Formats: sequence, C-alpha cells, structure tokens
Amino acid sequence: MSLRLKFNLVLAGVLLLAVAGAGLYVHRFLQQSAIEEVQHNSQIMMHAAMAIRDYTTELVKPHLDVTLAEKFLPQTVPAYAATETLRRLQSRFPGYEYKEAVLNPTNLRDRATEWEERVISDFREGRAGAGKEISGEVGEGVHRALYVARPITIRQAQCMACHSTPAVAPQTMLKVYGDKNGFGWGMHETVGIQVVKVPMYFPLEKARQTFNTVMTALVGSFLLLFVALNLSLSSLVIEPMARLNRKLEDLATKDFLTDLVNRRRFFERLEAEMANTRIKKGSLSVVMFDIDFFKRINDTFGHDSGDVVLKHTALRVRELLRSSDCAARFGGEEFIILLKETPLDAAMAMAEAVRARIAGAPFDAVGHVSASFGVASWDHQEDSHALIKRADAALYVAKSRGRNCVVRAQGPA
Ligand SMILES: Nc1nc2c(ncn2[C@@H]2O[C@H](COP(=O)(O)OP(=O)(O)OP(=O)(O)O)[C@@H](O)[C@H]2O)c(=O)[nH]1
Repeated sequence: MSLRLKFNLVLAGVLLLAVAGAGLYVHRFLQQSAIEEVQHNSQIMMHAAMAIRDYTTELVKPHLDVTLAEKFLPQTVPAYAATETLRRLQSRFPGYEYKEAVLNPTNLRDRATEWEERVISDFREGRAGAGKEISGEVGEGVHRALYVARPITIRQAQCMACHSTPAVAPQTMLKVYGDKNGFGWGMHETVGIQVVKVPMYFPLEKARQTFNTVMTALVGSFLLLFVALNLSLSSLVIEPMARLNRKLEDLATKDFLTDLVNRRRFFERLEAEMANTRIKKGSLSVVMFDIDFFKRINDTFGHDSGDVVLKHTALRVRELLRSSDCAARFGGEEFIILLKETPLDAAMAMAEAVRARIAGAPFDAVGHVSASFGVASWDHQEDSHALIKRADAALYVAKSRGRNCVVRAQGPA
C-alpha cells in the first residue's frame, strides 16, 4: 500500500469521525435549543393566560358583578377572558393555541376533545404525577406541537355559584347558556385543563436547516483540508522521499564515473533476463571487455585523464547499444554488456562494432586507445557466474593474442 493511500485512509477515517462527532453534537445541540425555545414560549403563553385570569378575577369581575342581576357578561369569567385574549394572539401566530378544556363546560366551545379528556382523566385519577402541570408532544408533521397542561381544580367556593345547580345560578347566565351544561361541579374536583400548544415544526425545521448549513460548511472545510494536506504531503513528504529513494537507488546501482550500472545491478539484470530467456527459449549473450594498457595511460597522462578515457569509452559503448541492452562497469577498466535475445554470432558482431568504435578515433588528451573482448552466449544450463567466467576467459585469450581483438568463448565444460 502506498504512503499516500495509507495517509489518505487514516486522514479520511479521522475526518469522517470528526464529521460524525461534530454532526451528532451540532444536531443534538440545535434540536435541544429548538425544543427549549418552544418550551420557553409555551411557558410564556401559559403565564400570560394565568395573568389574564388573575387580572380578570381581581380587577374586572368585582366591578361587573354588580350588573350580574340584570345582565350576564361572559367577559367577567376568567376562562373566557383568557381564551378570548389569547385567541387574538393566535391570529398573529398561527399554530399557537390556548384552551380551557372542560369535561362539562358552561360554554360548549370549551368542551374537551377526546385527547383532552384523556389528559383530564390523567389528572383526576392521579396518573399525571404530583406536578402542577404536564407537558409532551402532540400531532405530526407540520402539526407537531408541544403542549403544556395544567389542571383546572375548583378551589374557590364562589365558583359554585355558577356551577353547582341551575337553581342557584344567576338567571342572566342561564339566559345566555341555558340550564343543561356546566353544573354538578364539586369543590376540589378537577373539571378540566388549561392547555397551551406551541408549534414545533418551524423551530425544528429552522434547526434542521441550520444543521444542514453547518454540516455543509464543515464538510466543505474538511474537503479543503483534505486537498491541502494531500498537496502538502506531495510537496513536503512524497516528492522529497521519492527523490531520496532515487538517489539511494542510484547510489546502490550506478557507477558514478561512467553513469553505467554497477556490477551488483548488472547481476540482477542478468539473472532476470536469464529467467525470461529460459521461458522464451531464446538466446542471450554477454560481451566483456577491458581497456588495453590502461595502467600506461594512467602513468603517462595522469589518473584524471584515465578517468576521462573510462567516461568516453562508456559514451562510445552507449551509442551502439539498443535500449534493451545493458552495459555495466564491471570494475577498474573492465566493462560488460548484456545483449538480450542475441545469439553468439550477433554478439560477436556487436563486440566487433564496439571494439572498432573505441579504437577507431583518438581520445582527448591520450590519443588512440584499444580494448580486448571476450564474448559468450548462455547455454541455458550454467549459472550467471559460469557464463561470465567463460567471457572473462575469452577476454584473457584476446589479451594474450595481442589485444584489440574479439575472442569467442569456449562452450561450457
Ligand atoms: N584512472 C583510473 N584508473 C583506474 C581506475 N580503476 C582502476 N584503474 C587503474 O587501471 C589500471 C589497470 O592496470 P592493469 O590491471 O595492469 O591492466 P592494464 O594496464 O590495462 O593492462 P592489460 O589489461 O593487460 O592491457 C591500474 O593502474 C588501476 O589503478 C579508475 O577508476 N580510474
């Protein structure tokens, strides 16, 4: 697995975890904030209703009670005042509701719905807990709302004037509402609930949109970070490492004077090509050569001039090679050439061409130089060392025959 792939896998894992963690936190936070906002609004509405009720009971009702014998004014009833006032609020804030839902109301518009009846029963039968109010969710989709319900329990004896029996109720009230509904209430009885409903859909929708915006920005930032880190990785780590690797590879495989491959890399190439040649049942040859009287060149013209001869010899060899061939400096003033898919005769011709190229033109500062050659073709049985040994032996023969010539190696023993 490449370094970049490993880095990207770790980075992607970390960023995904970060997005998931941040997403979870932001989602919870926004949902919680939206619900707290709704709860806060519901409490404001409930307290507004209580304030209107108290105001009506304490400051309005006593003034109008004196007219009760002549005319019943529903505005003096706290429940009526609170319901009517908050209904005006509702026209400006759709979805916000306030109702005083009663099992047996005087005004039939206050009759409890099925759901409200269940909540009232919960209070009457003690299932709503010991608290003064309960809250929860009701409805779905755009109608999803938070409700807060408080029990309406008869605590003041004056309530009984209108709700015990028609006989004791004000006549003027009976004229308005009749004598069928709103009677038979008992002291300390829970007869209904005050219920506030505040829409949840819009605050939650707003939270969802905020969540989407935050997450888009977060994912976008992480993508930018991902790209920036990848670019930095290339320029700060991968490319310098690749350069270093190439340098190390060169140090391990190249001869720096001639720019040819070294002995170690030559053997690697030779072993690989032998394996290929065996599969293809083809041919492969090596040409080994050594510069003649090189010591004399060094001694006469200096070591640096000797180096120049080595370099220029390598250049002349290169000019004659195919890209698939491989020339190496085998050591000192000794060179070797690997010729793929080349039988012995063709290798002999190649060696002759190289010999002629070296001997054919004088070298700078030192004049004419020659080399002696040994050529061997692989027999598919011997190993690389045996093949080279045969080429070396042929080279030795070339030296003994007077140098500047090419000798064909003996077949393997
Ligand atoms: N300038 C230079 N000389 C080198 C280098 N490596 C080896 N030599 C020299 O090459 C010479 C090889 O000498 P010999 O082995 O006696 O061979 P020769 O003089 O070429 O004689 P024959 O091979 O018999 O023709 C020695 O003087 C080494 O010091 C090198 O990298 N640069």
